[in-house]
Amino acid sequence: MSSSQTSDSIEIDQNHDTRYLINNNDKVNGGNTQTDEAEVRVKILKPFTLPFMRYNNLLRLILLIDGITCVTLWLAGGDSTQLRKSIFHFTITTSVFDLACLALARMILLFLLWTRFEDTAAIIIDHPRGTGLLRRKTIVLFLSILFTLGFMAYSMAKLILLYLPASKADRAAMNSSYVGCAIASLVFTLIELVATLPANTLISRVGQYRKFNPSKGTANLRRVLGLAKEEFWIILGGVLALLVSSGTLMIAPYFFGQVINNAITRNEGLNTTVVILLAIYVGGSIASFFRSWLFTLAGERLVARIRKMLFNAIIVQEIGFFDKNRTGELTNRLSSDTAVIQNAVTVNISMLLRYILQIIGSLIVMFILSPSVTGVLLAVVPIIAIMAVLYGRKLRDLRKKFQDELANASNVAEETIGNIRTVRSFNGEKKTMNHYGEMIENSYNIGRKLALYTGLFNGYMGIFAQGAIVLVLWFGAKQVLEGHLTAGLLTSFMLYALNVAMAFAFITSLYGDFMQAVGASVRMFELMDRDPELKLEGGLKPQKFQGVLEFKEVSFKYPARSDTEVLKDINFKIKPGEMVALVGPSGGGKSTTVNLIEQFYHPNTGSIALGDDDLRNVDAVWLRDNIGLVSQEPILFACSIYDNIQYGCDATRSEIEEAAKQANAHDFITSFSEGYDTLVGERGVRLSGGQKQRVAIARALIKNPSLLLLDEATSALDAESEYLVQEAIDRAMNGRTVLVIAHRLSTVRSASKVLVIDKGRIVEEGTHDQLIEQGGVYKKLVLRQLTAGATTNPSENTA
Ligand SMILES: Nc1ncnc2c1ncn2[C@@H]1O[C@H](COP(=O)(O)OP(=O)(O)OP(=O)(O)O)[C@@H](O)[C@H]1O
Repeated sequence: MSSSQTSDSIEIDQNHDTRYLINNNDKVNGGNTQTDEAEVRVKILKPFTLPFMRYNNLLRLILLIDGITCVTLWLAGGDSTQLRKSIFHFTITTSVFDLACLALARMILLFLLWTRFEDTAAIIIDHPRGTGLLRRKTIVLFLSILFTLGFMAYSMAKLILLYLPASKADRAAMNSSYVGCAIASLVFTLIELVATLPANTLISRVGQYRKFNPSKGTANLRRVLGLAKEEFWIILGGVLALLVSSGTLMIAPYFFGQVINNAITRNEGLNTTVVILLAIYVGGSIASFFRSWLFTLAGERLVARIRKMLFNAIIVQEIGFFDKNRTGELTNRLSSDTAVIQNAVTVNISMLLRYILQIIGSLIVMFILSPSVTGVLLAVVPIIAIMAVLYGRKLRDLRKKFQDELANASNVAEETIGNIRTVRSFNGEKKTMNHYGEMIENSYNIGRKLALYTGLFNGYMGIFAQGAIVLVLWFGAKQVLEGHLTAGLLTSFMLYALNVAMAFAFITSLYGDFMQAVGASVRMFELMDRDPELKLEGGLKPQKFQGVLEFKEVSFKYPARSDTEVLKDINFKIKPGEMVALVGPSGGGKSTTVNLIEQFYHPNTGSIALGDDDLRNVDAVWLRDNIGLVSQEPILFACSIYDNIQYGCDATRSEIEEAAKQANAHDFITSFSEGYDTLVGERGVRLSGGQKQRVAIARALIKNPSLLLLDEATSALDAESEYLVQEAIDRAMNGRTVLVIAHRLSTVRSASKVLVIDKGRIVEEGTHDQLIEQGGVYKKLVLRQLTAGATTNPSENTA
């Protein structure tokens, strides 16, 4: 695991499920018991941030200085010829090339071991009883000490070898920087050994200085890349094409230099060299076509797949989840976050590989052409690299904030445009313009900072990269003057140097993109990994929907408002074929009762039974197949009337028409020129209220439900529509078990039982006549309706 990943996320035991729940935040904010239980079920990867100033980073700094010092001392040991000799005619007593290589190996190896050590120490804090963690920590520490001791022993032996066998004359001839390299190697390994010994105490203190950062989850680059497994072969094809195109980039400058050399020396081979150069460029372009095509293709496939996966993961979440998360935010995850990831996993990877190959290949060729000039160029790399890493982190944080602000703004836009009629009727345009403007202003402010940092970084990179090029040019020109290099070779060298510089610049910008992708994937994986608290499928599927539906001591709080009990100790029964009416003041809990029967939520205490079965144990899909729901303000989908009715279940045209006839909808549908194929517009805006309701009734009836849940319309319809809707409802209720949230006196009168719900409790229960006789809340409701002279809506009158 890389250091950046370490600070992003601390991974738990690899053998276990390491999923991070989106409702982890609930716990931090004092969540409810359901959430806590869910958290116990799933091992949570806690997101923490470690401070920059910590022991492990001090160790890393020592390693960096060690590597740079040893390599520089080796490079400083002579001119190009000597350096080449020290590599290609290596003898252990006269060359320190081995020490330079070992310093680099040490840098990488100890870096990885210490990082692993810190990770394990952090995991132990969260999982003190985690199996094998202590052993892992001890092994890693032991290996660190062992390797450091090995490096130290080698450095000491090397120092002795450099000194002992050499004669006085040899010793005098040997460059003092070689001895310096051996001494530096010994001193640094000693420092590293001393620093490793207290590591157990000092690194293990991560728990004291880490900070909880709820916005960080389990995503890391490895997991993001893992998404592209299915595109492996396409990506492999792309990589092969990439190797070819990068190879041509690598050899082209050499032939470029040869052309110049041939021109200067008036060599006959000029034409042949030019043809070779042309062939290289053409070959490179063809390979580039395949590279670009295959990587883009892989990206498109991947994004299509993850969008489907993500949508599937979102759509099966329980209703409580949608109460807590805004639509705009979720759709943003589907569109923009997945696009960011698509780029990172394919195009960015291709570019990263390309530039890495470009850098490595160019450096190797440069090294062969002139090791000393290459050394001069490399001296600048650490300065650029450190700055690039710092910049990358800043950029990642800023981009994440930027995305969040943008998501907020899209939320406002979506809400406003979706409800434009309400906005218009309240003259809310100015208000929403200002509101949206403010949101965009917030994102702009972060964008401004982004622009400044990008500018500063580019300036900084420009100064150092171009400075390095000038330095190399100066050094190379001197070599040409001294006769160590030809002008053609220097030209090739400079082209390679430009290749390296360009590739470096691109890689640093890619780093920011990767970090942005990791940020986006955190949110995406949170959704993908989330286990719905209420399973969509699974459970009992009784042969028939039969038996008494009974609420037993049911109490309920909405997950989004867990401090308010909406239903309290509700008890009632609905027998098969019975029609029960729910009445009561607005906000009393009538719709909530219906929501619980639909299994949108589970009761917090008590239970709902169907016959002998607890609804919790019944397959929710089977249950909803047997229930028809007509809500107060029915929502239709933006498709044809035919498709809207068929949404209830697959049915033939004649069945659909039959359902429409029963719902009193057939006549108005056939009066449209396009009949059943008439498009209803978003949420059914192109139909009147009464028409929408009748289509919704047909949609419910097509299922031939055993239980009908009806929420009577409170919105006033004209007398004709009212009559048609009511007649449809009365027909739909015939011969079925019905629970109706009643707003009309005639419905209540015909009910076998009336339940009066007020402030979450059933305050009265009985037939209309019995309740009138009791003279309680129900009588007041009815009287108010009568005195108001209304015929439709007792709940509105009592609100
Ligand atoms: N999704 C939700 N999240 C949080 N609280 C909710 C949610 N839905 C409803 N409530 C709250 O639950 C209480 C009961 O609401 P419910 O919709 O059941 O009332 P109702 O009796 O059907 O009212 P009305 O006749 O006005 O439709 C109200 O206080 C309401 O604010």
